[in-house]
Amino acid sequence: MSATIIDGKAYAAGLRTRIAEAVADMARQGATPGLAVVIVGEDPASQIYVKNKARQTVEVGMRSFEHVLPASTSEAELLGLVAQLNADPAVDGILVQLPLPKQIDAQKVIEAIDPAKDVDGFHPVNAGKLMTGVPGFVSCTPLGCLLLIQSVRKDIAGLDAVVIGRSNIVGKPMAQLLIGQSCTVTVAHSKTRDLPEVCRRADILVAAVGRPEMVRGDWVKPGAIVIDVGINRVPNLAAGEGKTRVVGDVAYAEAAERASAITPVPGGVGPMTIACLLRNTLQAACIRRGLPMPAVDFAPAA
Ligand SMILES: Nc1nc2c(c(=O)[nH]1)N[C@@H](CN(C=O)c1ccc(C(=O)N[C@@H](CCC(=O)O)C(=O)O)cc1)CN2
Ligand SMILES: [Mg+2]
Repeated sequence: MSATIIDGKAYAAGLRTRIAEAVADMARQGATPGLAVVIVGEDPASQIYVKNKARQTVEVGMRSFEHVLPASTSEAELLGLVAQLNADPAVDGILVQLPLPKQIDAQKVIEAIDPAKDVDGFHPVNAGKLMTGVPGFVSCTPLGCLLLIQSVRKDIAGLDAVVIGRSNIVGKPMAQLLIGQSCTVTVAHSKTRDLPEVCRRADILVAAVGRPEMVRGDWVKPGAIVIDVGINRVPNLAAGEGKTRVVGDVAYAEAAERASAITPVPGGVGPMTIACLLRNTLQAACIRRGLPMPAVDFAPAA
């Protein structure tokens, strides 16, 4: 079987184009959405993600408010900034980049964000809304995964889905989204017995474990849709000493021989995370202004 490669980079670019059109419409009515992004410390990967978020925010026509705080920032200082952003009418969405330095309790910070501005969808109010089927903000990476799945198969009702990983920001919301689409969902994790056999039952397999190429080709049911959330930096021996490359949680070449569709790494789920952040910011801006949310989540599959 030759798998369809699900091009997340192209899908994300299309989503951003539709968001930019919607933002231009809003701007004509004098209502430009604003996103505040907060980074604490100097984690190199986080710095790149935040820079990309700020750049793409401006590219779609939104206002970007970037707050760069030193690694020594106290929890109280960060909570003070969040309170200020909660009260700022120009700010529709607030994102605090994770991970945070050790002295700061990330959960406390997440819970301090106004749920109406929680465009990451991490606040327990939004997690609870997702769980109970009430509209709210959905965590960006799982939302991106669902849009990519629907780009190859729109109606997934009744399919068996296996999500490997049970984190609050990917595994759990991914499972909830798939339940919302009437899939039969299994959440697997480090204590799951006979994981390869569990995976072989999956019509949709989502890998979010953070272990390079853990999911082997023979774990994949023939014809399955495989979504790889992993971003793992491993040595690139062919390129020379000290060089690295990025691989997912799935052994891509092996899995692609059995899957009907598969996301690559890089260029699959990753680009969707930031595009969905902009989508959620548009949603926040529309709700706060009493406007309808434009239909930007185009899913081309039949
Ligand atoms: N507050 C948040 N913190 C973090 C989130 C988040 O959604 N909200 N997610 C991740 C990091 N992240 C965005 O913040 C993110 C990760 C990866 C990508 C991406 O485009 N990846 C590329 C490959 C990148 C590489 O080569 O290293 C890809 O997959 O193509 C975008 C955003 C943790 N923190
Ligand atoms: Mg990717």
